[in-house]
Amino acid sequence: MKRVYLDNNATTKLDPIVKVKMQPFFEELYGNPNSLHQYGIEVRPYLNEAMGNMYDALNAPDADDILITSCATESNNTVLKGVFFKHILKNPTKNHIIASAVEHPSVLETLHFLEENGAEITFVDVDAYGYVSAERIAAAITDKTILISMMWANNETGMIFPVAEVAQIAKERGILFHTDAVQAIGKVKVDLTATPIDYLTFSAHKFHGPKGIGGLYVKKGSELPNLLHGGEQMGGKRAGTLNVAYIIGMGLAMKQSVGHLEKMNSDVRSLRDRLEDAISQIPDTFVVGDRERRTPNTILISLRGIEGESMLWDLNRAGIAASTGSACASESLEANPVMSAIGQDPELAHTAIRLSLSRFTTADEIDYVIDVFVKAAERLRSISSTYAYTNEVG
Ligand SMILES: Cc1ncc(COP(=O)(O)O)c(CN[C@@H](CS)C(=O)O)c1O
Repeated sequence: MKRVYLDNNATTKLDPIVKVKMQPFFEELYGNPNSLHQYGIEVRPYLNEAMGNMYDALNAPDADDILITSCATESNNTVLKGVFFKHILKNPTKNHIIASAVEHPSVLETLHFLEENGAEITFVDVDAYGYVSAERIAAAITDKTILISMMWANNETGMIFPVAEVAQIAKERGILFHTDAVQAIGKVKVDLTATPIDYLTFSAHKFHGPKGIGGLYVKKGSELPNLLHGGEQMGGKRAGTLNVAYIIGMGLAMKQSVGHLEKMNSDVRSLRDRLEDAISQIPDTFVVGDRERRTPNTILISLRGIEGESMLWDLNRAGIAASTGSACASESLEANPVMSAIGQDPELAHTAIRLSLSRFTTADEIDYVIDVFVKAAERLRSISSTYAYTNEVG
């Protein structure tokens, strides 16, 4: 049985080149970079190289900060709770935060927590394509708005949001702007010199780096209080001994992924389109969002009459890994939240399947998935007690 991994929006495999680069830091180069002796000093040049890789990949000005965190969840919490402590607690007249209604739970749940503690939050709905327009975000601005938080690309649909426009609106209105770029880096061009972003969050395991390491870009002048206090690491802006091997892995992985942007938007996109064209031929299917505004690797498709979990089980038995939506919500048998947010009827919202490719996906794998997916749909509909082909129903 083949094994085909099509859940790259959940996590990706470690780039083999990155694994080789990380190896020595699990062996002889184990010093603490904050130590003053040779064991600590000898790892610093490698850390500087890794940080340089990230500044270059994001075209981030040297004057700005990139803080290392444990994951994007920590980075998102750092931004939202930092704005609350620095601005909202001190000036309740500026206590309003705007976010899209389809942010990742690490944003949504943090905002709900801040709401319980006095912040005013506006969650802006998406349209039927799963897209949130700059106009809708701008319409939510009041004289109390202190922060706009809008992801660069959605993890379930792949829809790419209007970051450049919203960043410009925020700058003109004197409002801080945060974007969760976890699903954007390595898929779309991210340029922190061209776009006036105050805070940008990312996670290495989304672009073929190790799990358990992430980052937070902070524009000079937009500094926030620490989420974690303690030692002098990261200039005292994020305490905790640096995970040297993982930082080096994240730096190289980001350089590699941004270096493969062209391949992601040509070869990988072609494979995604081939898969999408084939499975869209199945009757009564619905793909969320238009391709031109989606990340090149993602498909969110609903098949009327087929529970998402049932389809996943059939795919899994054939060695194919996919998801019904974000991994952090996969245990829940609730309707896919994004499908609900775009106004899909509840019955359809339970049938969503997310397929997300990577630069390591091959044409043979896609041909195999097409064959299995079509046969699974036929099998599951043939045993469905509620489904009849709509074109057969008079
Ligand atoms: C847009 C976005 N923002 C934050 C995160 C969290 O990343 P962590 O490094 O796990 O903390 C994720 C991770 N989304 C995975 C797991 S829930 C998915 O299956 O969609 C994300 O997609």
